[in-house]
Amino acid sequence: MTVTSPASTAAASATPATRPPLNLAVYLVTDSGSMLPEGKSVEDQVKAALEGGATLIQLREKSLDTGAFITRARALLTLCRAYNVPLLINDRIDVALAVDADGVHLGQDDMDPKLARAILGPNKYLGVTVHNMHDAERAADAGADYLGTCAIFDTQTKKHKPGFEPLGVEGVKAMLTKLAEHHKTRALPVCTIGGLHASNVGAVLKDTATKTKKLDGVAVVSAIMAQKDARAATAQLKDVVERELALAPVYATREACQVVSVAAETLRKLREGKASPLVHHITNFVVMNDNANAALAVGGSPVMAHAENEMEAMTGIASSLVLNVGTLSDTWISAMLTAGRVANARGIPVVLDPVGAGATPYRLATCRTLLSEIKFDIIKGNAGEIAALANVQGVEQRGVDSGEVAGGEKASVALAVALAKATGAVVAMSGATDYVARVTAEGKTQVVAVDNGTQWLGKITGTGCTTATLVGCFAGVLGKANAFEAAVAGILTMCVAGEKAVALAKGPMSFKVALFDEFFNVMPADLVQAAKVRDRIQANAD
Ligand SMILES: Nc1ncnc2c1ncn2[C@@H]1O[C@H](COP(=O)(O)OP(=O)(O)OP(=O)(O)O)[C@@H](O)[C@H]1O
Ligand SMILES: Cc1ncsc1CCO
Repeated sequence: MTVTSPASTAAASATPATRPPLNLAVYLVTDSGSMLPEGKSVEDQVKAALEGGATLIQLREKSLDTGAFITRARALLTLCRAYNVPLLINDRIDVALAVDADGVHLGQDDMDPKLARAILGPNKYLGVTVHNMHDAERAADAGADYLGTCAIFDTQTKKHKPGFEPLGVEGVKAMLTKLAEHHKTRALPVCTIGGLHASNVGAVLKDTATKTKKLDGVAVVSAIMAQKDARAATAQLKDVVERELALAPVYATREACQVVSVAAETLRKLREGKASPLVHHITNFVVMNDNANAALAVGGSPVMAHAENEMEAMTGIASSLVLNVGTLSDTWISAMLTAGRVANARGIPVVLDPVGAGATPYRLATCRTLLSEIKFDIIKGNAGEIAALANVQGVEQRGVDSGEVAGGEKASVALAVALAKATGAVVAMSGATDYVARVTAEGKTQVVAVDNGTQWLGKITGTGCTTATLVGCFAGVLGKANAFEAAVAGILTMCVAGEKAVALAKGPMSFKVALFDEFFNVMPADLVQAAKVRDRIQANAD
């Protein structure tokens, strides 16, 4: 834990050349009521909080006369300047402007944030308390710098309107999920408030975190203002908050992550027409047209051919082969076996999508036959499908859809690795996090996790099958030797296109249209910028 020391006490309240950084980690909202310990003033408590490491101060006065409010704001600003911590004023823009504070925080009953921004200008911080997505979008449109959720827990400190229910951990988590899904609010920092103290903030930060968005800090009142030793209370709070925020997933740096660079470079070749792999599919009736359009959109050349009589000729000229067991028939199985043998004989990479492998004995037996007769380079499936092929019990398979792997990341990684070991193929296992696993020629296990994607991808059928198509396109350019990179590239393209498409989605069908447009529009730089790829995943899982 670092305790910041005064940067400079000379000319302490002068406006700094650059405004102090906005950091919501330990955000003190003041209270001048009866909670203050005997003999302590608001100024004493704020000074102690700054010494203890508070990262942001909001002066909140509900009954002070304007003159006294301004006097107090001036005093706090002098303190805050000495620690390079911003001072915000609750509600009263006039007071903020009178003392040249760093900004304001508005509740939903305060001034319209757009008007506030117009008065404040672009260089002051604007924070807004939001109860729902409507408030959040309005705040984002107004140019808010951060959002505070309404109260997470009940508190004595603030009287709420009758009927107000605190959000609870699940409510905050749901709000973070929605904020992450909307392009306007995705990047805005968020804190929560209400009944928070050192013994519950760790759990709150952990339990509200979603895959795509987490809280950036906590706002407290009595946890600091009511404490006899406010400095120690703040330091303790900061310790917990920093520890929890540091536990956020660590993504490989863009430069260091070789697989992401390969994905971007290969996409560039496809985009520039320097590669246009012919991807031969034997795939299901549900996705056939979609898969062809997806391959075309990224720059591949799709062909759907199912007759055994033309396998020799068709697979023979393909750059890659995708076999998908989604809507099987005996004649298609024969064609798959022939196509697979041709591909193996000619060194053409082969991708298996074992759709619904665990759903019926017929599918499972077919997948087993294919695996014994054909050497697959990549197997792409959801967890239920991978578990069925790896002979692992306990992952539900409902038709073509999958349940989750019990046991979290460690169990997911173990599952993907088990199938990679058993088959020698690269295993790409889809889900909220996608895992790609392989065993290298030297016998080492390599796993990466891709944390991109959106739940919308689960709301239209066949995105898993379409991921196999994209993987097939990349494998057609990169060849068998780079099957691992091809699998990551296909997944990343699907997930990043999905993230971009969310902004235009009004429902599943508009999402689908936007997704296919994004297959066409997503650029190498988008993959590099958006990639949330963890490449030390094996170590983390052990
Ligand atoms: N909850 C989620 N959050 C983020 N991304 C997701 C989520 N669920 C699925 N995805 C993404 O959707 C894509 C398809 O994965 P999914 O597991 O839904 O495939 P599937 O079950 O084989 O689909 P289908 O059978 O419809 O073809 C993957 O790229 C995955 O990352
Ligand atoms: C819904 C469905 N049924 C067989 S294949 C398929 C497409 C998604 O896997």
